[in-house]
Amino acid sequence: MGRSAAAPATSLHDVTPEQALAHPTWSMGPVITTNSATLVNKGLEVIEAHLLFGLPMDRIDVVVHPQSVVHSMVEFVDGSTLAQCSPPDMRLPIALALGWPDRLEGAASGVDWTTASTWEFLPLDDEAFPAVAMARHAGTTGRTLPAVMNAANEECVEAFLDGRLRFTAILDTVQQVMDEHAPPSGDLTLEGVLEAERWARERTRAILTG
Ligand SMILES: NC(=O)C1=CN([C@@H]2O[C@H](COP(=O)(O)OP(=O)(O)OC[C@H]3O[C@@H](n4cnc5c(N)ncnc54)[C@H](OP(=O)(O)O)[C@@H]3O)[C@@H](O)[C@H]2O)C=CC1
Ligand SMILES: CC(=O)[C@@H](O)[C@H](O)COP(=O)(O)O
Repeated sequence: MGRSAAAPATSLHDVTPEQALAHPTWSMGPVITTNSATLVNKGLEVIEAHLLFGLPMDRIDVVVHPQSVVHSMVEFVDGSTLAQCSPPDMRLPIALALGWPDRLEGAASGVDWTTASTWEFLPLDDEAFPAVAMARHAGTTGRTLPAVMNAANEECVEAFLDGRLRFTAILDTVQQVMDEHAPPSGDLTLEGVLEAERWARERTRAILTG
């Protein structure tokens, strides 16, 4: 998780696009990098875990780990934990996906266990970074709300990177759009989700242009 995750709330208002795009451990595209800085990326990953593994939201935790070596952990009923670790390098998950069920030799370097290092784990500051709580709400509510959250966020990230929106206003605006959204009744359809997506983008743009 990014460096900004440990920053005090009072400094977030002035975060610039340049600062948000300077992820300390991962080299990624501008949208996901900004989402890492706001923790929207972590929120989306919580929704992914909820849906992919069929886990209730209250059994998925987020911890801040500035070194990005542990990518996920699973705690078993007996209290033991398995962690998936590697230096931050997307070649590893990409190789795993391409080679599955085999592991491709030399896809990436492993952790250097001969060098002393420190791994930190910190609790998430939900007040300074509301994105994970918002995503939990969107994922629990389900229906069109996750699509609305994602679309509003993408519009806000674009505005932030263009210098039209403050860093902290990204999530304030996303929250406003989520609050205003009235999910359609009846069976959920692809057209219903796409319509909610369109509505969220238009509503966000209208808010941003005042
Ligand atoms: N990079 C990483 O380590 C990780 C990335 N991901 C996910 O992988 C995806 C890509 O990330 P990343 O490569 O870093 O992002 P980039 O911004 O570098 O690349 C995104 C690519 O998607 C293209 N694109 C965007 N919208 C459309 C569209 N509507 N139709 C066609 N192409 C489109 C862009 O085209 P153009 O350049 O023309 O705008 C660009 O080439 C994201 O969803 C991200 O969340 C997830 C985990 C890790
Ligand atoms: C590489 C990857 O999967 C990203 O999602 C990465 O985790 C982003 O960094 P953060 O964990 O800081 O959001």
